[in-house]
Amino acid sequence: MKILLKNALILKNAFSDFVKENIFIENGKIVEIGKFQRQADKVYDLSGKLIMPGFVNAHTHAAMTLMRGVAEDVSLEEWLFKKIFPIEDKLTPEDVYIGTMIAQMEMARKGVVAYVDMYFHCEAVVQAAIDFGMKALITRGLTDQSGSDNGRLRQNIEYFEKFNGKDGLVFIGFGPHAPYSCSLDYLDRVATVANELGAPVTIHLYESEKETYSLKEILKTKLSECRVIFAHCVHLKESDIELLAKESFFVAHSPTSNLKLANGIAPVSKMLEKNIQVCLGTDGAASNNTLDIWHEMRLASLLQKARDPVKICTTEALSMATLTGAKASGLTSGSLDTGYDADLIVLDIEKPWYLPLEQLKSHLIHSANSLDVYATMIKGRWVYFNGVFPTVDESEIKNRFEGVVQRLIDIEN
Ligand SMILES: N[C@@H](CCSC[C@H]1O[C@@H](n2cnc3c(=O)[nH]cnc32)[C@H](O)[C@@H]1O)C(=O)O
Ligand SMILES: [Zn+2]
Repeated sequence: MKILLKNALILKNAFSDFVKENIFIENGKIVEIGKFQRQADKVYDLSGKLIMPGFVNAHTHAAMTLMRGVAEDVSLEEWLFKKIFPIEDKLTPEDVYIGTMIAQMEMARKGVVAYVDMYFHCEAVVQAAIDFGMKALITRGLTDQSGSDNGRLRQNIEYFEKFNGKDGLVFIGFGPHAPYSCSLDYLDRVATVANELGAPVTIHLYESEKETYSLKEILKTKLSECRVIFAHCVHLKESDIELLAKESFFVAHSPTSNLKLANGIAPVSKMLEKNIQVCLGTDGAASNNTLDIWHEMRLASLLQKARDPVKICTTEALSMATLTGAKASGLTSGSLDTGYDADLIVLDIEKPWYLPLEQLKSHLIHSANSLDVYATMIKGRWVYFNGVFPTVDESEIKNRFEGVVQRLIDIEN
């Protein structure tokens, strides 16, 4: 399949200038960007639009759309242990599938092309990603809090063996939940396996003030030898920040969730000063409550600007949402270039809030609206196009989703 996208402005990556060129895509990959004439099976005239790399949501629990809005105005502990875990105990693989599907529809609608997930019933998450056509690094949440991990690590390994690399969309990593829910021995075991398999790891770290373990001790485990995405990192000491400055380490910053659960503001400016690779995540829809990287990008920037107008600048914010997320997840390039997968979004910039066009890059952070996303393409396939989700039956999924939610409410009563 040969696709020609023409007459749009193009932003190849966070650091580049806007150019008015064409993009030629063949078999899911970008073949050429430039001023050329070529024959294609499908030609799209995208005048008045901007094409840019799609976003990576580097930390989420996709199926938690099922619990959007169910636990408001509470602290992290009450939210997680009292409200969320009891509901999660009742979730079937089918529920996780449908919750993940709704999450992917929201993410695609708002310009996300790839996400990093930590959840359970991962076979259902895999199936949802494949059916929808979205890239995902899927990890099984792991804990040995009850004294045993009840086969969770074994399951995670099975997911890896069965699904890693599937359709070039799905990759499997390991998801030790947090240092407070995993013993050091267990963390070491998980990291040893991940390291042997060459799989990335993601873990919640220093989300709330109450988390007082030692990062130094944690990094004495094999975790130090893995590619790791540390979610949150709100309560880092100066000395911890240094420890995270490493080629294979990434921080997934989730400012909305951190504010909403009263956890505070992560020291992102300090992290960036130390060259820590910071990307963005929404966390789950039960603590955000949207899966909107535009929103995280703007909030991340504004929260640091409260103290220092220089941070987080436009280019930094954009690269956190694209290039760094891509590097962290290993899923996509975060950049539009020859030879890369066509993972891109089309933004309708014919709105008053994109004027003056001369300053368009800053509007992408501080003035854009996620619903201005006109289309989202993953590996050369439209997963959202002008109001339609071409890969799925939208109303069937919505109906099934509401059915699951109703069943959960009925069990409750
Ligand atoms: N509880 C599961 C494994 C954990 S999956 C990942 C978990 O992370 C939880 N989670 C979501 N957001 C957060 C957060 O912000 N902090 C800590 N945990 C979270 C989510 O509810 C989910 O239970 C089991 O029994 O096998
Ligand atoms: Zn989380």
